[in-house]
Amino acid sequence: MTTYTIKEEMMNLDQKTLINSGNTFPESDSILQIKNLNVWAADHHILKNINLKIPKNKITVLLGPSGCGKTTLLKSMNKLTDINKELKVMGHIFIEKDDILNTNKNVPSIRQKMGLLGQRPYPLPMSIYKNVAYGIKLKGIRDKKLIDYYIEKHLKEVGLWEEVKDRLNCSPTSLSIGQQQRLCLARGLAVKPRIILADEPTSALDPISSKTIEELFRKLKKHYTIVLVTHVLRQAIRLADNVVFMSDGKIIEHGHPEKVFNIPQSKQLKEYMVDGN
Ligand SMILES: Nc1ncnc2c1ncn2[C@@H]1O[C@H](COP(=O)(O)OP(=O)(O)OP(=O)(O)O)[C@@H](O)[C@H]1O
Repeated sequence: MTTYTIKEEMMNLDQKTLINSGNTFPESDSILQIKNLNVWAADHHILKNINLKIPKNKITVLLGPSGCGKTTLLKSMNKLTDINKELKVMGHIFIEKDDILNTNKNVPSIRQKMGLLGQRPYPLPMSIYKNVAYGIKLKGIRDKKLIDYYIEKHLKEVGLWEEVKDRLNCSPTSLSIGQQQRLCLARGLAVKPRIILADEPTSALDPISSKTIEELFRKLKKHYTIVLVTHVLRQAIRLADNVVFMSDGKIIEHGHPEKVFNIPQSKQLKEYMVDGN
């Protein structure tokens, strides 16, 4: 695999700048809107008045030093913060006009709009076939032919079909970690989410599997909106259409990568970029 220096990545970004210059994200193109979001754990103020719009069919990268609140922000987007009873969450998160923090709609139907991909793959303890079928059945599909059709479709969507079509009844433990990660993504896509929330999805993968996931994200954004947490600056430069740089629970800078990375305004981002991460 070719490895690039940060300087080379930035030169690629300059090329992107030439192509993208003048682009903005119109208000109507945001799929998720966060207003005045605050999260506390006892007296620790984890997220401090977050206001953010996530543009549709783009890759938004949440970037920042360890402990700045990236994962908490991602978890807030699909109400996973509910699981941590010690967290107090206040504010508004609108998805398709529903304020998910202040709605009577049931949480599973909200979560189905957002597929979650974690740092490590967690396939269910059942066959490769049944892992994807599980997601399809959550949508109420029971017809065997239709299930087979969707299994092939979603495994092709994540580039796994050719690798597993002859061993669909095997356990996912027979797959590499990178393949398991793509299987989990296929299971998530089977639920037909609008948004993919990915929390450092390549951190446990080797460079080639990481590159496969990155290429997949570039293709998937045609049909899905992706929010990606990373603290790998190079990955952010390679993938982001929209960057959100956080520090100490706050959004410090956000916008087009060419603006954010080429002309960093804040001391925090300048230092972060020098550190090279
Ligand atoms: N359930 C919780 N209870 C108490 N503190 C929490 C809880 N969840 C997160 N925190 C704290 O909130 C801060 C932000 O954590 P978070 O995991 O969101 O950061 P992060 O930017 O994703 O970090 P990393 O890059 O290291 O994963 C940290 O100080 C963390 O210890």
